[in-house]
Amino acid sequence: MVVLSKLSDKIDQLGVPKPLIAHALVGAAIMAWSLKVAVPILIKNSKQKDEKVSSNGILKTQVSDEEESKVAEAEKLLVAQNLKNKKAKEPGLNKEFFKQLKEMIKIMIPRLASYETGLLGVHTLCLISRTFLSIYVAQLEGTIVKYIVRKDVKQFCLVLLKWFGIAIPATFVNSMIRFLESKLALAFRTRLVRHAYRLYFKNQNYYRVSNLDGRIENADHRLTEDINVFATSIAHLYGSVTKPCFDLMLIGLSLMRSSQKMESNIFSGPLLSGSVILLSAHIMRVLSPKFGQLVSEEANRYGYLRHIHSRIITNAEEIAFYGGHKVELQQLRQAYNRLVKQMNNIFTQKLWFVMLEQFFMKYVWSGTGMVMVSLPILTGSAGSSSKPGSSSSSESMVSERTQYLTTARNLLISASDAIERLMSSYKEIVALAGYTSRVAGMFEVFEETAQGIYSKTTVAKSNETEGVIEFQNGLPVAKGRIIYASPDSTSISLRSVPVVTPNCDVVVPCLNLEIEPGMHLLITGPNGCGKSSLFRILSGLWPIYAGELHIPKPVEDKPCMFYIPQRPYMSIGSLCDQIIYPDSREDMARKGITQNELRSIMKMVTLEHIVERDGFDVVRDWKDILSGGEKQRMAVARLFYHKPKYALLDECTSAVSIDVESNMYESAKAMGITLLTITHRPTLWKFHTHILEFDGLGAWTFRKMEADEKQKKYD
Ligand SMILES: Nc1ncnc2c1ncn2[C@@H]1O[C@H](COP(=O)(O)OP(=O)(O)OP(=O)(O)O)[C@@H](O)[C@H]1O
Repeated sequence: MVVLSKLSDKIDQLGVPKPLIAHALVGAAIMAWSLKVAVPILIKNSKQKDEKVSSNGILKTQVSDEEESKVAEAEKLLVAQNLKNKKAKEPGLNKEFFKQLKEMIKIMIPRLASYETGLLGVHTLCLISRTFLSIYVAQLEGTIVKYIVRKDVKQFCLVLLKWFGIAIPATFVNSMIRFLESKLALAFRTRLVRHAYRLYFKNQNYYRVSNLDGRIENADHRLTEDINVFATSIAHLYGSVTKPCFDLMLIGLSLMRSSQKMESNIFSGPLLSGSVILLSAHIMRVLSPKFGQLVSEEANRYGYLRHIHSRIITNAEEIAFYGGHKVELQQLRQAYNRLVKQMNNIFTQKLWFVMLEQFFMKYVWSGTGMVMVSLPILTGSAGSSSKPGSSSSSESMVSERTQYLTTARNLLISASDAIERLMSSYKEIVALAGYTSRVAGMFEVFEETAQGIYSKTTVAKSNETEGVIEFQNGLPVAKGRIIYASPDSTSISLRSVPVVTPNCDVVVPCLNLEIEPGMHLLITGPNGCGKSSLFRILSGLWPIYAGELHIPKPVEDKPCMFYIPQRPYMSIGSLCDQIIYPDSREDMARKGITQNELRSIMKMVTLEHIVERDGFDVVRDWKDILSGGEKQRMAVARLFYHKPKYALLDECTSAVSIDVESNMYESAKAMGITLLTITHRPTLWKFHTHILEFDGLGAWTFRKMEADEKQKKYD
């Protein structure tokens, strides 16, 4: 301010008239706006010209466009918004938003008598008290000015003391409002997170969402960032909508009372300001950019960037071995550049919208406020009937008017502040629509995938799927059934079950199998013929589109099937936690398994040296500490711990030396575990009694293995 006033003095000294400067400023603003409109058009035109003139230029533009579209395509694949049969819903202030918000509120406030309602109640109380305090402070300031005009020192000091006194509760209430807002946001977030986690782990949804459905690109981002932003924004919005509403209501009443005191028409002011505000709000609403869509798109791009980062972290070793940093860096850069582009787009749109907003709020409304405040004095009859010449009464009238003006001015400042906050809340609501759509959309997808309803972009009806999969409304229907037989029945049977991938590619049109305990089955065939897919179907991960799958009902503490992949998963925890996974220590204690038994299991898989080295209870990053072969042996140790009826072994010993592998197979058979093995190693043939051979074209044979055949393969 000091600098500005000095500058103003300097201008006065130079003799430049101030109106001229004001005109120059307005001219500069208009020029800036014209540039904003004209420059993009000029750039576009010049780009088109460049493309025509320079062949080099054409190449560059095409290449960057291609790269851009490649990233956009990857993003789209990830986001998979443009589903074939489901029109993507654009987030915005529409019926869908209110429906979704209602659902979310039901999750955040499940009961009328809940912790969240209590918080909301106290928060509302604080907001109302803050409004009353603001009005009281405005009135006190009016009274202070009145006593200054009257030169009444005693009263002035008394009111000033009151003014200081009110500062203590006022500042406490302010701080309390912020505190309660944060508590509310956290409470909402906790409810949403609990609900989301419950859904995410329902019916193997964490697998289904990313493998069988294409609507949610990166669930981790939605489960963490989006829920957090949504909860924070809705808690903030509650305060930033209700407080200005209370402010406006109570300030309006207070202003009407003051006008009444001045004996003027109490309706003209509110009517005038109401119409100006409504009209300007309508203009701003019409001209407002679609912030909901913009924010949602920004979140998508941000999510994609995070997805690439997490891919690099997960596959760091492979990328380092390949020396693939150039490709990864380029992908990261492209993803970041697309995010920046979207953010810049939002900033630019905001620049012009904020300018328009400020014009209405700072100038049009202030002008209306001035008219509104002056109306009761200019048109009111208070004081006009006082006798001429009576100096004491005219002095008192002047001080009354000054008090009215000061109070009204303060109240108007608060009111305009309230309207400004309401207006900016509109933008927040539109942005909230974007977050609501992402969080509610995630819940919707979770609910559907848990029921086996999937949507993938690549799903299509074709000649190949004809007669194998049934389609309804363009979506495949999983008509097959999983039948859990009584625990006494120990066989697994597949009756006319097709092996179909989540993309609806039919790998094997019809498979019939009857596996009894002790029937050790070897599964072979070329790459991609559906061997692992069969395991996915047996484990219930992939939907069954036809036929029936009969499996024994799982009995508590003894799983029917136990799957071991080529790259076993190492959980967070100690060595003991790795062996007993997915059991917990409590489960282990309940089953009565001791550390000595774990030690002998480790001996069976020749990993006793790890027990000697690290003990059972030290928490380590086992994924990095153990070698490939050690991890596979650890997975077999898990199998020995759980002792299931059937073991689904998917090349799970490919990195284990042949002698250790043979010992492990012998031990498994001795434990009474029936083996279903996918392998390319001939050394394993001798441990099996039956063979299932896929030809890679959809056909298969299932037969008993001849004794000489086992030997022949071994040779
Ligand atoms: N999640 C998935 N989504 C779509 N298609 C898949 C998915 N997983 C596998 N497929 C496809 O299903 C087919 C069978 O795959 P599967 O993993 O069963 O092969 P496999 O016989 O085990 O091969 P390999 O010997 O190489 O392990 C392949 O064409 C593969 O591309």
